Amino acid sequence: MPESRSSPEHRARVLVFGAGNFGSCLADHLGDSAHDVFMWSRSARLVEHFNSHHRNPDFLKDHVFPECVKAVGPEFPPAELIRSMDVLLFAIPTQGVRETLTALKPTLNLQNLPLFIFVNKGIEIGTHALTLDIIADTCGPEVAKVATFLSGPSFAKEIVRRQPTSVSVASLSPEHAEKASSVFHQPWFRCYTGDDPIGVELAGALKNVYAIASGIADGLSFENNTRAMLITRGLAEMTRIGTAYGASPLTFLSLAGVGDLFLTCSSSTSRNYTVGYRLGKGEQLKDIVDSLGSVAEGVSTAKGLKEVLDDLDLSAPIAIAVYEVLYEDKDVASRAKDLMSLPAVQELDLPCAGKPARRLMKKLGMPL
Ligand SMILES: NC(=O)C1=CN([C@@H]2O[C@H](COP(=O)(O)OP(=O)(O)OC[C@H]3O[C@@H](n4cnc5c(N)ncnc54)[C@H](O)[C@@H]3O)[C@@H](O)[C@H]2O)C=CC1
Ligand SMILES: O=C(CO)COP(=O)(O)O
Repeated sequence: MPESRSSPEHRARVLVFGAGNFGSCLADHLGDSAHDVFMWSRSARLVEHFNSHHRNPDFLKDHVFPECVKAVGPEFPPAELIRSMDVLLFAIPTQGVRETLTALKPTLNLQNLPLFIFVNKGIEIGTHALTLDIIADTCGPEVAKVATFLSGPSFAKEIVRRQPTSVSVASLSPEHAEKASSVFHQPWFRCYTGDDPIGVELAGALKNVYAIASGIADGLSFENNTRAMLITRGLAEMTRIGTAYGASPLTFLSLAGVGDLFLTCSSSTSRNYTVGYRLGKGEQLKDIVDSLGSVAEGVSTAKGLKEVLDDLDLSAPIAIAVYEVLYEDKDVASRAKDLMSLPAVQELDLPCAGKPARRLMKKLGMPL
């Protein structure tokens, strides 16, 4: 079992945006690591209940949170509170990030920025933007260049039980990745730093689509060979797409890559896997999503990803099959059969960094 906590060198003031499963679990982890934690929720009921009972009435319901974690809201946090923070941690689904950062922008002092840490795993529908894109659009390239992405195999309900867990922490600024890592690092929670935020955030977003595929296969009663095939060929697709974005192919071998892909393709704790499993068993997508009670980012990411793939000359047949099952009402069993009937191809190939890489570098004001 993990040792007892180590006190951080610096007691940080942290504001967590989002009080769902992951926001609450990280608020708990940081509170237990002796930081001062504020967690913003849009629900007045949640804020009131949390501050009175130290429990979240909607997520991780059985868990008792440390008293140093306070809920704030439902209004957007006031500028004075935001300006008093060392760390802003964003744990809201990707489709809400633009709205949140747009509201945040007027409160920022660019001369004295806090650490910005993002844990969402998705692609924006419509714009098919990555979070790094959204940050550059809303808060400017100064913030995007120091933003840090924390991602990896980390189910919220296992973190609150202090199961030994490791994640990737990446930023274009190595200094900010180090600082973010030191805020989170504990004997039960190891952080590995890196300088490929595009790869880390894409890996986290894309693996959700393949977790849906793996769930579908299990729902159709396929066995272990099939899951291993989907994980491996899914990883090949993820690496190919990532490389087009200018990510390092090695990042897909990291905790954020194969680590999280393996976790969520092989566990019913994953919401994305569960969506796939229930589709494989014949349920309708709407009924599944309505009854999940929590976000499965792969559902929207499959749509954003289809828009990306339409734009690129890249082959990602598993991702396309998932999209067709989700959005074109294609029959799951026949799409699985079609995938197995594709022509045989060379196993490993990587395209060069392409159009998305050049567009993102330009937006960040970085050399192409
Ligand atoms: N649950 C987990 O184990 C992990 C989740 N993540 C990622 O973290 C992100 C959040 O996931 P969860 O907390 O699990 O989802 P959740 O569905 O449990 O909670 C999402 C929270 O965000 C709030 N929210 C939604 N849209 C919002 C908006 N526009 N503005 C403000 N708040 C908004 C919701 O009210 C809810 O409180 C997702 O991208 C997910 O992929 C990453 C690692 C692990
Ligand atoms: O990303 C996760 C764990 O690392 C959580 O996966 P789900 O969103 O599929 O539940």
